[in-house]
Amino acid sequence: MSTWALVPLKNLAQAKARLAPRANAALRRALVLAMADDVLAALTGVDCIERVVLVSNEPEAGRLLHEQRLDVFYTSDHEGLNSELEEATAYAAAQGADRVLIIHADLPWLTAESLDAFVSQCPEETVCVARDKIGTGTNAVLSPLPLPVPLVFGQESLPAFQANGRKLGVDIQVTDDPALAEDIDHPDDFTKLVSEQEAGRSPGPATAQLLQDLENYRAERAG
Ligand SMILES: Nc1nc2c(ncn2[C@@H]2O[C@H](COP(=O)(O)OP(=O)(O)OP(=O)(O)O)[C@@H](O)[C@H]2O)c(=O)[nH]1
Ligand SMILES: O=C(O)[C@H](O)COP(=O)(O)O
Repeated sequence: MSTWALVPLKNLAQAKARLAPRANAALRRALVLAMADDVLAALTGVDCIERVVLVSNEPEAGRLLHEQRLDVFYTSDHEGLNSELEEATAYAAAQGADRVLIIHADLPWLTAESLDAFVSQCPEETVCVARDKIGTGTNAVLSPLPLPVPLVFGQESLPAFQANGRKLGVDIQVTDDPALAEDIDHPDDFTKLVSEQEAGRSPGPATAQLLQDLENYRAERAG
């Protein structure tokens, strides 16, 4: 079975707007890139994933993120997350993929091991989703192609996926794993990320390095 990973990445000028009270535009941009780097590195460490594709209308996506097995599927502005991902999924199917793993780029604690576990516990013909930390969001969808249920990322996406599954007679298996659940959306999430690192629970290397640089910079200014 040929499984492709699709990672949506919002335009950098707009990404992580909800973090604005806690992080300025430069920090938000650096954080988005660092977390994406870590997610891509984890994905490229999973043997059963044949290709990793960033799905983005960010013109600089390809230049900013250089992973060996990384491709970029450029989308146009203002399409929206779900339709960009549906397009990328159709492209993957046309290129021979049998299954896609759609996974968000804001999961700094993601590891190749957690991804391996998520993929291996999912029967090939089943749709498996990873629940977010709040409980009603969806951070990853692993699905055979063509997609048996439409993509409904956004507010309250997990119940929406489940309702569509029931309507269409498609079984949807839900996974709870902190590495897949802990996304960074709100100012408190960022505060927690910083304190977890201080407590020795480091996120992926690119995010950890960014937090270290930030701490050094702040210490220099204070001192
Ligand atoms: N390609 C694409 N990716 C998106 C879009 N919106 C969100 N994403 C990505 O989808 C994932 C989850 O996004 P969110 O948690 O909503 O992140 P965000 O939109 O940057 O956050 P806010 O601006 O604070 O709402 C992340 O990987 C984002 O980069 C979009 O319109 N297009
Ligand atoms: O489907 C989802 O849960 C959203 O695409 C992402 O939700 P978030 O904004 O909570 O990350």
